[in-house]
Amino acid sequence: MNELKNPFASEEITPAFNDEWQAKRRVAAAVRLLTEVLVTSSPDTSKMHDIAEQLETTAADFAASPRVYGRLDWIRSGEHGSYGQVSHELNPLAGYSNPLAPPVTTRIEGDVAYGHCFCGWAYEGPPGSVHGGYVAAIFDQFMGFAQKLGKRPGMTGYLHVDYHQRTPLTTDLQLEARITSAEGRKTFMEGKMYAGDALTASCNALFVEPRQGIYSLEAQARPEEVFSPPASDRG
Ligand SMILES: CCCCCCCCCCCCCC(=O)SCCNC(=O)CCNC(=O)[C@H](O)C(C)(C)COP(=O)(O)OP(=O)(O)OC[C@H]1O[C@@H](n2cnc3c(N)ncnc32)[C@H](O)[C@@H]1OP(=O)(O)O
Repeated sequence: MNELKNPFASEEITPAFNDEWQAKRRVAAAVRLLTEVLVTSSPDTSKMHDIAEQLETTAADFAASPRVYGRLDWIRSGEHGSYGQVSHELNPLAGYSNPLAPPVTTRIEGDVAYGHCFCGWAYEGPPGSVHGGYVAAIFDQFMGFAQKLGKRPGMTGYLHVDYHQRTPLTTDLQLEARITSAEGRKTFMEGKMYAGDALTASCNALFVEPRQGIYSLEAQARPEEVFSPPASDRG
């Protein structure tokens, strides 16, 4: 898959496509830091109201700039990079410019995909542990990218997660995935998550290539273009 066409989100950290994304990565890092501080600090109440006011002003200022909704709109102008490059920035698990993303990074070596991820206190489920829903989300992202190991990338059909022991917060989590078999449009994979030597979770996943191939999702994501009647037929 050529890099510009690659629809998946992330190799190891690569430079931002341009200065705009570089600046957005910096904003995202500041918002991640803010989130971590928010869930781990206890300033007095009036200070928190002051902080909220400052942040509301900042958000309103940001929102006054041109808005772009969705990756397909980001790529339409041709100025913000390809689908893969925009995903690399905005993916909710792996995007460096999306503060929701821990982020999960991935690399391919031979027939194995490796990745890692670090979850701070905002991801706490059971005490001191990563919330199980985030463990599953991290796997979905990582396994989705690891499909690069195969020939027919698709959508997650199922993702079965086994939680062997708690997944610790503030720890470098190592990920590993392999294809176990492939049949027509179906790719079966297994994945593992480690904290040091401890296997905290593992998963089995099925990815199914859409009948018209993965790029057919682009047309499905633009219902207004597929279903809108021509202007002359309206009203
Ligand atoms: C600009 C370019 C855009 C590029 C976009 C890049 C996006 C990157 C995406 C990255 C993703 C990142 C990760 C994400 O976040 S992906 C997001 C989460 N996943 C989804 O939203 C997927 C929603 N589901 C679907 O779209 C469809 O159901 C799919 C496509 C999965 C299958 O619908 P399709 O109509 O094709 O299915 P079929 O009925 O012809 O079945 C075909 C075969 O598959 C077998 N089967 C199916 N389901 C299951 C199941 N649950 N258990 C066991 N088996 C199952 C079925 O038995 C049959 O087998 P066989 O009888 O042939 O042996």
